[in-house]
Amino acid sequence: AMFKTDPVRPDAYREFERPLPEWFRGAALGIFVHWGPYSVPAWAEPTGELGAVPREEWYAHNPYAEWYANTMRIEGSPAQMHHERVHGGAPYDDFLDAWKAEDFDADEVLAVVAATGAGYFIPTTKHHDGVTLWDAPGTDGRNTVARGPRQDLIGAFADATRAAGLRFGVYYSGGLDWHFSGLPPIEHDDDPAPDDLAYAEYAHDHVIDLIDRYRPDILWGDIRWPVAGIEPGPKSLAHAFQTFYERVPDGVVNDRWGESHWDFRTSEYVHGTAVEVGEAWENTRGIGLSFGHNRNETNEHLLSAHEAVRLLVDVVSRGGNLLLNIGLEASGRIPELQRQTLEGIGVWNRHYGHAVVGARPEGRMPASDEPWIRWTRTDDAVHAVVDQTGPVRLPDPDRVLDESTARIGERHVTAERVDGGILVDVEDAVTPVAISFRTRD
Ligand SMILES: CC(=O)NC[C@H]1N[C@@H](C)[C@@H](O)[C@@H](O)[C@@H]1O
Repeated sequence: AMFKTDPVRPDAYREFERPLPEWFRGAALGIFVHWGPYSVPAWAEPTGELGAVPREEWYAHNPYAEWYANTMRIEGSPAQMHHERVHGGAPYDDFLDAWKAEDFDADEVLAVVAATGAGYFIPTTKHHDGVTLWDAPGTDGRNTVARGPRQDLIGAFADATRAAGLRFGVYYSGGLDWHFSGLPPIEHDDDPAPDDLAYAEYAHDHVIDLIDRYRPDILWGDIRWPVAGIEPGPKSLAHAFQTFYERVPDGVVNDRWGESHWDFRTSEYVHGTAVEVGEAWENTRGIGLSFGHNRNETNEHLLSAHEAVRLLVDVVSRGGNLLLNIGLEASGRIPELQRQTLEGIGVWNRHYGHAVVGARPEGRMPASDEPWIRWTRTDDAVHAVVDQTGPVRLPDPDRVLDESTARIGERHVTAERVDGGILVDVEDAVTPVAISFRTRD
């Protein structure tokens, strides 16, 4: 199947196994950016969330606006009709030349990203359309240095990320490259993807170039790695991983590199049960239904700040990180609706980030949903995050050693054990509220 299976780890890749670095495990939140020629049309049907749309509808009505080059080629699709009507059926690469990034300022983007409290930032370097956001080897000018923005966007992002004090990762679409492969549009999950050696070596050289030039802390592969590249050889995936870990000893790679190796698992929109176990996993999604900017998305399609915070707390309470995506506009601006959600997350993290950054599961079953409660543990406290104010009764009092230490932020609050629970009077303008109980001084 084209999409990632549950990759097994061949012996040849066991040498790369290592403990997960604390900088990644404790980060809680990462910010993704999808940005490319597809950001010019910025058009998709807001069909629904991945996992909620029947597979047989998904490809012709793809809500992922970054899939425009595929969706527009599907006979009779609304995207194809839109492309004919609005863009006169022009070649997709016209969007690369129309993409000016005229308002792009990497430091401005990273200021918004850093203000969310995120620990890492990952831009797309090559998505499925094969256009690279740096002057990648073998692209013959089909990149953002030679055309369109006429800028090394990855270099700009890398510098701004480091200046903002965050870790830097690179997204690379290993499993799909519609330009290189020249295959017909994908309409089913198991349609073919490029697996030949020529493509595997081409992609290997891209990953090596990214490592050599930008020293990323995260290699975030997508779909999978071309099968011919899994085998031993001078330009094998194993050689790329070897190079990566030599240059970046505390670097991490995700689990979308085929049957090879991973440091952390990933789920996408859907909370995959096989993936979201232990503490080496990440859930990713757009703020809306799409990763690339989709001009058709309105408030109803986007996570509010409150919903995004509940997702963050839920994911951290179960051991994972949340990788939340921004779909930049072709100009380089953050869409206003997405910016509002990001700013709201930052407000919450400034109040209660101590309950999620560096936190791990509290060690018991996930808490209740009615009322909504999530527990986390940091090295000096357990935290009950509740989404209500006024008198709150926390069930499972045995999670708390000493209720007299209850705090909301810096403020001590009274908490008393009553009929099998702990009653806390919760007052705060910012919800959800983290009630912290010290476990040691
Ligand atoms: C599960 C999987 O392989 N998803 C591929 C999916 N990943 C997203 C982060 C976006 O880059 C999509 O465009 C991409 O198809």
